[in-house]
Amino acid sequence: MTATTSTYETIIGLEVHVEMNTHSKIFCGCSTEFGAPPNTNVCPICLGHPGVLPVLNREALNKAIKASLALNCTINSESKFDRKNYFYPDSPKAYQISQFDKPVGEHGWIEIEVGGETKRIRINRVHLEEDAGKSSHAADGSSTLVDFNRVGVPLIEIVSEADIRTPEEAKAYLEKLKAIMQYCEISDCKMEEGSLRCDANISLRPWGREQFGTKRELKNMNSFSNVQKALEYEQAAQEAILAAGQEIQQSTLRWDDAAKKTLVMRTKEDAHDYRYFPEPDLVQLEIDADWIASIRATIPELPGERRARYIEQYGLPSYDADVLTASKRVADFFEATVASGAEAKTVSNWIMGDLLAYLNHNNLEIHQTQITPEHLGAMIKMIQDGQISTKIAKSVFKDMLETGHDPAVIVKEKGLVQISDEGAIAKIVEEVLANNAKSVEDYKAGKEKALGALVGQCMKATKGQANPALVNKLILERIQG
Ligand SMILES: Nc1ncnc2c1ncn2[C@@H]1O[C@H](COP(=O)(O)OP(=O)(O)OP(=O)(O)O)[C@@H](O)[C@H]1O
Ligand SMILES: [Mg+2]
Ligand SMILES: [Mg+2]
Repeated sequence: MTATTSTYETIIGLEVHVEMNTHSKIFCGCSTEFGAPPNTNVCPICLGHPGVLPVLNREALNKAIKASLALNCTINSESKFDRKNYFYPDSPKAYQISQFDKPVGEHGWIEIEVGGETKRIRINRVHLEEDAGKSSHAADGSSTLVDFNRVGVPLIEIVSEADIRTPEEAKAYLEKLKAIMQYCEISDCKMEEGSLRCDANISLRPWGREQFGTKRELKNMNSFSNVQKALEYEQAAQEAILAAGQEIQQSTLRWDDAAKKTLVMRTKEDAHDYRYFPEPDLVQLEIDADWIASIRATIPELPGERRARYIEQYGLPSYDADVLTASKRVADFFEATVASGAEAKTVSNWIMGDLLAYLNHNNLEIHQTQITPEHLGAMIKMIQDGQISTKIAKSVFKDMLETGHDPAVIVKEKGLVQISDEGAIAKIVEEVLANNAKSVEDYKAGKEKALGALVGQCMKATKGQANPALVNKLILERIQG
């Protein structure tokens, strides 16, 4: 748990930058491909040469509208671009084309689930802007290299209201945001590739006070868990400053992942220092109701709706529904498996248990494995029909993930078929009982646990292939009979 401090209430607002998955950049035709050799996806427009003119990529605008709608925002019928002026080597024009007072979307919200409760977090705005380049600093500090491939990749910035109250809620908010973006095919939201970045603003205030305290902004977190950790660290740090009778300075801090702490980068200049002014090279956008309706029609069932449907339609616990719908691919896989005839909760257990554990451990996504919904459905049926034990199924499952083979083929090739022949099992039971007289006595004397030991011995003797229910039955018949 990440309970807030006792003396102060924690206030958090997140700024999230999402790189959209358009093929070309926002104001020129250069490719947005990730991982190309440095400075190859560039042209005079994104490099800001004199005399060139930007032209808006309609697909980027459409995706920004789609994202805004999915976040329950109102779409501004008039929207415009502004120049945000700052000098930094990663910005060849020395300004960023962004949106200041007329963003694409405003006044939205999303719902998060934390500790079994649903909470609404308001979204202040969603605006379109271009990404900056990427600087790489030499470890010894002697030089910095700049790659402009990322300059002009379309971004949306999603700014939350300061409605988040704990680091745990911040993580839940990010997970929900990522799921919504993935469902809408706006972005893959890979934090490690920088396609989702989060700046976390945090302040403390005495319980009961309405006015917010001075905030500090945290940057450089490379995973959702690290956002949570950085906020937990910062929460404690601010409390210590306040407890010592000192004031919080408005500032920007960097999360140092190796040291697991935040370090002050700079005391923050005011937003007005950017001297925003309207971008003279781009026309004002007019987005009418028909346009908005045509984009709204492309929004699929969103994670929150799907979650509710899973509880209703499949009778799943809300926890299962939450976990399954966090990724659209996983949710689609779940539904396809159920559609193949398997029972929903059993499918959910396999996905939440063995499947997600495997994906997390190998840092893979489901489509990067070989398993198909039909094969999982067939494997579950084999367990129900007594052809394989649950224990054997675990190894079959792993095999299916890695080879994509039919479970029946795996079972046959590896000789894993469950032994359900009474005669064969009876023989093994006789042997085990003869060799474990002590356990038999124990059981007769009332030690129920001894039965488990005897069943275990029989399973061991058959390398897990004996039908456990049958083993149980035969042992009891012999001991009691
Ligand atoms: N006192 C506060 N404590 C915690 N969060 C706050 C506080 N005041 C504002 N916030 C949050 O800080 C964020 C401010 O983001 P916004 O993009 O509006 O401004 P900015 O950080 O000044 O601009 P920039 O995009 O240039 O970094 C919002 O998410 C807002 O909810
Ligand atoms: Mg911002
Ligand atoms: Mg900011």
